[in-house]
Amino acid sequence: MTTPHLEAEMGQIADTVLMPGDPLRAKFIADNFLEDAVQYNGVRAEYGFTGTYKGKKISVQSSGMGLSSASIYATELFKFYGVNNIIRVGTAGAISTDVHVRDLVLAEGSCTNTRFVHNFFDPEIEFSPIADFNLLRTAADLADEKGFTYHVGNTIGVDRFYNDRIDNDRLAQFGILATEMELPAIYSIAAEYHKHALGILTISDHIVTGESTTSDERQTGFKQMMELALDTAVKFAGE
Ligand SMILES: O=P(O)(O)O[C@H]1O[C@H](CO)[C@@H](O)[C@H]1O
Ligand SMILES: O=c1cc[nH]c(=O)[nH]1
Repeated sequence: MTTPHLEAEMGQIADTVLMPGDPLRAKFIADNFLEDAVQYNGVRAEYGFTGTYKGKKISVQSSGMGLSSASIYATELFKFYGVNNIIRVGTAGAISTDVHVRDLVLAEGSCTNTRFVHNFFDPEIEFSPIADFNLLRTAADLADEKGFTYHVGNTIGVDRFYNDRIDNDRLAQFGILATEMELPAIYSIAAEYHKHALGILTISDHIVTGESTTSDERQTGFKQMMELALDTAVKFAGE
C-alpha cells in the first residue's frame, strides 16, 4: 500500500515519527542520528527515512511548510501507516520577550489565525489543538535532565510567514511564546485519529527584537531539539 504522497510499503515507517518542515533537516537527522537509515520516501522531495536510535525503530518525515502540507503527511501517517506518535521538530519565531533565539519551546497549545481547525466542527465550537500530555511531560523532564533552556506554553500556527497585520504584542500579553506554521494541523489530526503529537520548536528568529540565525543553522543546526525529540521518541517507540 502507498498513499498519494508517501511511497513507503506497510511496515517501513516506525510507529513514532519525527517531523521537520524542511526535507533537508529530515536528511540531516537520518544522516547524523539514525543508524542504518533507509530512505522510504522521495515523493515531491519530502524525504522520509527509517532507522534506529538507541536500539529503537524511529522514522523522520518532512511535512513541507504550512498547515495544508503538514495535514497531508499527518493524516497519511496516522490513518494509513498506523503511526502513533508524531513529534514535530521545527523552527519558530519568538513572540514573547522571555524567549530567545536558540531556546527550545515545547508547544503545549497551538492557536491559529486560519480556518483549518474551525472546519472540523460546527461554527460555534472553537477546538483547542493541544499537545499530548505524556509526550510533553517526557520531553520537559528530559530537557531538565539535559540542562537545556526551554519554555512550555502556548504557540500560534499561522497561514502567512509574512504578515504585518498580526498583533504580536497582544499575543504575547496572552502568553503566546512563538509562531510557526504546522502545529494546529498536526495536533488536530492527532486528536481526530486518537493519536499523539508534540511540537518541539527551536527559536530561529525573534519577531519583536529582530534576533536571528542563519539559514544553514535552520537547515542543519539545532541539535538540542533533535536530540531531545529522539530521546523522547525512544521512550514511546513500540518496536
Ligand atoms: O523549520 P520548519 O520546520 O519548516 O518550520 C518553520 O519554518 C517554515 C517557515 O520558514 C515553516 O514551515 C515554519 O513552521
Ligand atoms: O514560521 C516561522 C518560523 C520561524 N520564524 C517565524 O517568524 N515564523
